[in-house]
Amino acid sequence: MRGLPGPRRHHPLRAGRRPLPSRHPAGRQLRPAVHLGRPARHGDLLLPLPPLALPVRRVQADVQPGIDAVNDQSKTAKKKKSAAAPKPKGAPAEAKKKKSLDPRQIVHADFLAAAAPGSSLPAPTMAEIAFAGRSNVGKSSLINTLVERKGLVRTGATPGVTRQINLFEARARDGATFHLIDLPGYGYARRSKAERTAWGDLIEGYLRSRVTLAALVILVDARRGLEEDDLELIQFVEEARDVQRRPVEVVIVATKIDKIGRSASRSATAAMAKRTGRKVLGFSSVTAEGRAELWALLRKVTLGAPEAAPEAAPEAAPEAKDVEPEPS
Ligand SMILES: Nc1nc2c(ncn2[C@@H]2O[C@H](COP(=O)(O)OP(=O)(O)OP(=O)(O)O)[C@@H](O)[C@H]2O)c(=O)[nH]1
Ligand SMILES: [Mg+2]
Repeated sequence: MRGLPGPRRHHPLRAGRRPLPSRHPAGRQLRPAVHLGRPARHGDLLLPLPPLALPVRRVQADVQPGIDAVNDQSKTAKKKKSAAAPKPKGAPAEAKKKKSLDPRQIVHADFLAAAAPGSSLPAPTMAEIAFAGRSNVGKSSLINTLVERKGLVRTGATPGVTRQINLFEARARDGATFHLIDLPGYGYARRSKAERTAWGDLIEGYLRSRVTLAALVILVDARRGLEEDDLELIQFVEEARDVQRRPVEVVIVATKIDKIGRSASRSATAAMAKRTGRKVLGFSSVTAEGRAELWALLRKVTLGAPEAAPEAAPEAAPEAKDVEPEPS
């Protein structure tokens, strides 16, 4: 390989030594007269040194990376190294381990059955928790968050996604098993009157007579607050339930609290609690805030046993896949 052209500058560490002769880019040695130790004679190459600054910089830039390039390279190498290096084991691993040992962790969740108007659900076999509320309030998303499965229940940005009564099963690590019932939403004006009547009858029939219904969670958008439909539903469950049936625990949940500030969410839940005389829980399917508290309450009302104090295991937040419109 041809030697690199360029000036060999007189280095302070080589003081006293004769500087090495420079090479012309073309390969011919330059022997400036000052290094010959005698007066210049005919034939000596006395050409002035070519302006090396520009070519040298160019050549050096081609072959030797400049300091910035070196720094960039070492940064990239460090990045690659840190990406390849195993993540430090510490708090997250501990939290994961703790969570995997949590007896309340959902180890199994599946779709079981559906009932549209004119059909019915399978015969009841165990305690059921139903979720009701206006269309688009976040019922299906809440079920996904509760069971920590992103796509178990279909959700959508437009109202009217759930069009039948869907029955899901969820089993916790400690063996406690629940049936979760996703109900179609109400208050969706774009349905025909006949459709609304049919769905109303279906939901009312379910709420009135399902023997195993233990709890009804009524979801209310924290930004909208309680509306006439919600209050009617609460009244319906309190009054219309057959006296021979198991009493239903009504739980009110204010949804989408991630969309409003903490203090706005607190005053929204307080206003709902005052109006209904019931405890109201805040919930977000985006951040999973309120999940542990809601599960604890639902387990308590369905299993009848007091819930152990929840461990501080971090919640996995499922992504809200759909872009949701502002409430109309
Ligand atoms: N920011 C935010 N968006 C949410 C939350 N919960 C649900 N959404 C969004 O709200 C929209 C409606 O959610 P769904 O769970 O399908 O609502 P639904 O009550 O089941 O609706 P219907 O089946 O039509 O009655 C979707 O775009 C969700 O991503 C939440 O807690 N926070
Ligand atoms: Mg739904």
